[in-house]
Amino acid sequence: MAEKTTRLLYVDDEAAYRSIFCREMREDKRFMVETAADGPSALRLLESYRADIVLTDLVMPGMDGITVLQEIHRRYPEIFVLILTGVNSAQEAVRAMKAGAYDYILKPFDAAMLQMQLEKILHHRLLLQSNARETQELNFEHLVGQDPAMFELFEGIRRIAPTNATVLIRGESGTGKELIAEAIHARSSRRDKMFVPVNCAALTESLINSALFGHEKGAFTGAAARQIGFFERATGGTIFLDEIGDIPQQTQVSLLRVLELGTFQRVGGTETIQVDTRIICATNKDLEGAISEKTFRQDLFYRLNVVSLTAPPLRERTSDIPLLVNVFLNKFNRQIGKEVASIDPVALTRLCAYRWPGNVRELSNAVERAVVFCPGSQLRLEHFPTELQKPPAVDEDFSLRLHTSNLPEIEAEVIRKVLEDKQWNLSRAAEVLGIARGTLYSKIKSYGIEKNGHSPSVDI
Ligand SMILES: Nc1ncnc2c1ncn2[C@@H]1O[C@H](COP(=O)(O)OP(=O)(O)OP(=O)(O)O)[C@@H](O)[C@H]1O
Repeated sequence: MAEKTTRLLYVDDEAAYRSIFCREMREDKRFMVETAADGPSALRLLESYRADIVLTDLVMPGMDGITVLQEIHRRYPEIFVLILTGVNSAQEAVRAMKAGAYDYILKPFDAAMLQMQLEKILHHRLLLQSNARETQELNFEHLVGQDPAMFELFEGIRRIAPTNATVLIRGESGTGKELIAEAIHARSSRRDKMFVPVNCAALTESLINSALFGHEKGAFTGAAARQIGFFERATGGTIFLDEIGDIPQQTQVSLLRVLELGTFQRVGGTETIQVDTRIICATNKDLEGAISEKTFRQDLFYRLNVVSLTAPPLRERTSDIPLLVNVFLNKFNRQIGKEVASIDPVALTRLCAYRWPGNVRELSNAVERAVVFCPGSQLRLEHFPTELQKPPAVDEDFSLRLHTSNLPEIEAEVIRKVLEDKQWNLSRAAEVLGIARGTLYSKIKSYGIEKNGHSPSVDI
């Protein structure tokens, strides 16, 4: 994936880890590897060896990993810093994330885990290169996100915004489709004109045509005066038709005409009005299914779907959850007049493992509720809605959580799952996990993992 060699710098006071790292990574020709035994020598080395990615241990004598991270970011903001940490320092790891670490890896690490993290960064860097200045920020207009899926989305918005193309935004409810539409408008030459959002599902069949296209005086009972519709209001600007899958057949025909001819008539009118309004629409429905059921016109679909963007569900970009929690925490502190400073790592872990059917909207509501209920300075699990307080089911979308398993609780879950898969055979489980059998045994003990309610003995 990388176009050139990526320079890594590994900082760890333990020589054994430095040599494992070199052994694992030097085989991979995409990387050049240097190591340092402490923070000050890492910083000195960076003066001549400009690393792309620094992986630093968290707990080190003298300068700790967070100070190394902060110092690197101060001097070289473009360097990605990954933190390596033992299982017992989850709280510190969360602090590192807040200080700007890209992510963190639990020690002992294995080659696959390192590879996965580094590939994520390589992908991220490629996208950054396309517009370094803008994408280094963690938000794009009002959209917050740092996951590669979000960077791809930002890139898509950046590309299509200056065109006049009709855009169809797809994605589950609460994934930010309206924010995407706003971002397209804000990045277009229409930005100084109106952005008019319309929730089509909220308009009754009898009202929708007049709401969109306006009506003439006397067009129907109660139409006492001529009224212009949303399309005319958005002249020169953008209309955002949300829940487009819900518009009635009659409106579909009128909309098709706007798209094909650029004209419409007000309800009860005869005058043909020319429109200069960009159309962006969104749906969380299966439009292809609606087409085969003949409730949505295929010709309209083709016209709307000139360019399509997809908003990824939150469960597929869990690395954005800590970032969004922070953004919402600040927002609701301000709105409610509170001073909640942080979130307990156990609660954050649970938030990262939850499936978020209502996506970012649900997360925002959950944080708002937690800020309201929080009496102190730290959000805890009990301040969140009850569905978040239940431990996540082990098998449900296990692979997804495995992908985002950085915190101890998820590590324990991974271990439990592998043990079950291997019928609690410690040697085989340790092999799969890529750790020594003794390490696995001590992790089982420290996490209190039990087989049928009993701690496993060494010879299971
Ligand atoms: N990436 C994001 N960053 C920050 N806030 C977000 C993001 N995505 C969504 N939100 C917030 O979540 C809420 C829901 O977003 P929005 O209304 O854009 O979603 P939607 O996909 O249009 O939902 P629906 O399909 O239900 O209309 C809003 O409060 C929005 O500000």
